[in-house]
Amino acid sequence: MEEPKKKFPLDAKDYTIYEEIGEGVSASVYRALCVPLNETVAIKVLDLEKCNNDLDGIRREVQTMSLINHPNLLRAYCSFTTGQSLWVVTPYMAAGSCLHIMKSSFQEGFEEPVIATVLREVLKALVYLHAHGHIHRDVKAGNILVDYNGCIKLADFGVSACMFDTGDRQRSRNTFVGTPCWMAPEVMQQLHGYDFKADIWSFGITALELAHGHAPFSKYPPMKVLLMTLQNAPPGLDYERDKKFSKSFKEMVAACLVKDPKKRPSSEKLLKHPFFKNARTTDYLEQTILSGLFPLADRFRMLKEKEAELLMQNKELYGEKEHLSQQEYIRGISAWNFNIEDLKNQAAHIQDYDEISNVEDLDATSKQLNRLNDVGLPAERSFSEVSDHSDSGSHLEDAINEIPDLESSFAEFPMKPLQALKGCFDVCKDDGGNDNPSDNEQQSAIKPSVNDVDQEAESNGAKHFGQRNCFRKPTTDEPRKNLSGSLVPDNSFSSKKLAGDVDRDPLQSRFKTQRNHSGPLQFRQKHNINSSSSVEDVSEGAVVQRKGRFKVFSADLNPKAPVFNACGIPSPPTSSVSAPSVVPYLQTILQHNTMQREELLKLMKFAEQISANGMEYAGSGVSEISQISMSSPRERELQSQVIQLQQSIGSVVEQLRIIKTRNAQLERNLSSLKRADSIQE
Ligand SMILES: Nc1ncnc2c1ncn2[C@@H]1O[C@H](COP(=O)(O)OP(=O)(O)OP(=O)(O)O)[C@@H](O)[C@H]1O
Repeated sequence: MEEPKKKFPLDAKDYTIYEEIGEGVSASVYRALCVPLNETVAIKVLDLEKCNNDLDGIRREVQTMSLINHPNLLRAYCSFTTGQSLWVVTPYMAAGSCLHIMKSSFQEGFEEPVIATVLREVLKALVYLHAHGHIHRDVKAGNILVDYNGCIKLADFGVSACMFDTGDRQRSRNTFVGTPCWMAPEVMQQLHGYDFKADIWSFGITALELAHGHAPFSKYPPMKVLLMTLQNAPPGLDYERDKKFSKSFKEMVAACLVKDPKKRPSSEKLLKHPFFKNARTTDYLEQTILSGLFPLADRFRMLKEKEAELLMQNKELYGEKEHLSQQEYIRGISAWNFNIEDLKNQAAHIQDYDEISNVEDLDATSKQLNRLNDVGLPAERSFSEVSDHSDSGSHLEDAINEIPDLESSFAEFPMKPLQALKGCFDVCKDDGGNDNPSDNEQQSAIKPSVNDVDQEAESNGAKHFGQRNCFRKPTTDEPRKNLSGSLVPDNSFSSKKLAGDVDRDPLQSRFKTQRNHSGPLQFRQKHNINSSSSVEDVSEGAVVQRKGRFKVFSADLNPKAPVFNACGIPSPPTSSVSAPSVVPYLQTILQHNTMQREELLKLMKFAEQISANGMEYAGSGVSEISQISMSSPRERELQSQVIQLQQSIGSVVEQLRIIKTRNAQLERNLSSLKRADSIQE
């Protein structure tokens, strides 16, 4: 059904601005009243000074937005400039975005019929857009808006695409979650361009977001997300973890999340997928996910407070320097434009969760991870703090230098996406860390002034927190000021204020997990290990011997293959050597070599963690440890463990050296045998 065509005034004076209901990278969104039409609207306020685009370019985009005519797309009623801001007037979607609904009440995601219902509406919008030659480019739960009656509209078309290519976005305040999680691999790579199939990928990611309460990889910094999207198998619904979801849902997601865009279905085809037979009418959403929600502005304010609280906690725990990177992390960097320097900085913090390669390691660190996660620190950052010690002994450093660095594969890999991103996204030179003082100025610059009505609303705010069901159809003869508080000054989100604000306590307990960290790191890693094992199983043949994580396959059962000695190191061949017989021998040695390296890394990591305690007493030298008088038996025990570990590391390094020498010798033998063979032939 078409929305009624009314003539909305183009003068700011004709609008009464109420409270803030949303915040994006480049804009703040307010509930407002269009006075002459007596209609509640949403106004998105973009600060043009923050955008390098010319005004005409932005205007053109907004015009496109106003030409959109589909019930599932948020169209612009009108737009105009006032001062340095552009105001885009749109229908007010009383329940806010699906992301906000999940953050407040469905942290673990929605039930399948809800997901099917929401996604079918979104897909209808995409069919319309694609048929008209548009790519949305920013499909995600944060852009799926829900009205008081369950009506769904996809937002952020046009303006987002335009605005996202402009500068200074990273300096603006950001939404709670915003990483390249939704971005299709071909968009990241920018090798052959991309088309509307990029929206299908984002749609698949959004389906997972609605199912779990967060997008896959959402806890990782943007650079890591890029790497994981490009390197890993596509994410999907897991057979074990997602038992509650139907086969058709899993298949639908899998169809969208195919790396090759050509193999993804079109939006039109996808709409015919059996999964969407589960979809209900939108009033089903009103009964299921909307009943009992707090007013949008209250939810928005509470989420902001929670975000500020989280940042504050981390600041207290980790100090100013760490706090800044945490702040960047928690705020995230939005999907379609991110700053290369930001990414590099974040990449510098990523180091070791890929190295945690077996269950024992995970167990050893899980306590520390859990402890840190309790205060909301992202898991991978927590781990790097746990393991980031630089005081290995010199012989160990030598050994490390010889071992192919696991990080190097990571360090090399980003070059391609980074270069690609430089071409595609905004690259800002200024990456000054702190935005706090200027943010306030910027914020006040773009915010419309708060009128008297809002101040009154603020004073009423607390008592209206108790109103649970806010989704009656908005009446047009009164502003909805009494449903929610007013604009909250930026500096009001302090932990101090929270502590003193007794009225909010019961509400805040509902938001305990608003930064959703479900889908724990430990699980994923264990899972990955399993899945990588299964890949090996199919590709390499039957396993006949296990060495920890390592496996010897049936191909190794060659009479001429090496025999393992007591230490698990292959003994040299005793009979005459021929080129073909040496090959499996070499393979086995190489395998062992790898295994030893992994063991060595594990041991070193473990030793570093333990010695971190000891270093408080012993400074940097392990040899000094024994000279320090330890106050408790536990400390003494730990110190002796450290020493033992250092000794075993020393012997492992020695073994490694021997194997390497032997390896080199064998390689030389092999090449001379090959030469001899070819001469004979
Ligand atoms: N018409 C509306 N009615 C209700 N809420 C809205 C409306 N428009 C936007 N919002 C809220 O404001 C938030 C930010 O708006 P929007 O996505 O348009 O800004 P943005 O700068 O483009 O953000 P981002 O870059 O994060 O996508 C939305 O996620 C939503 O919660």
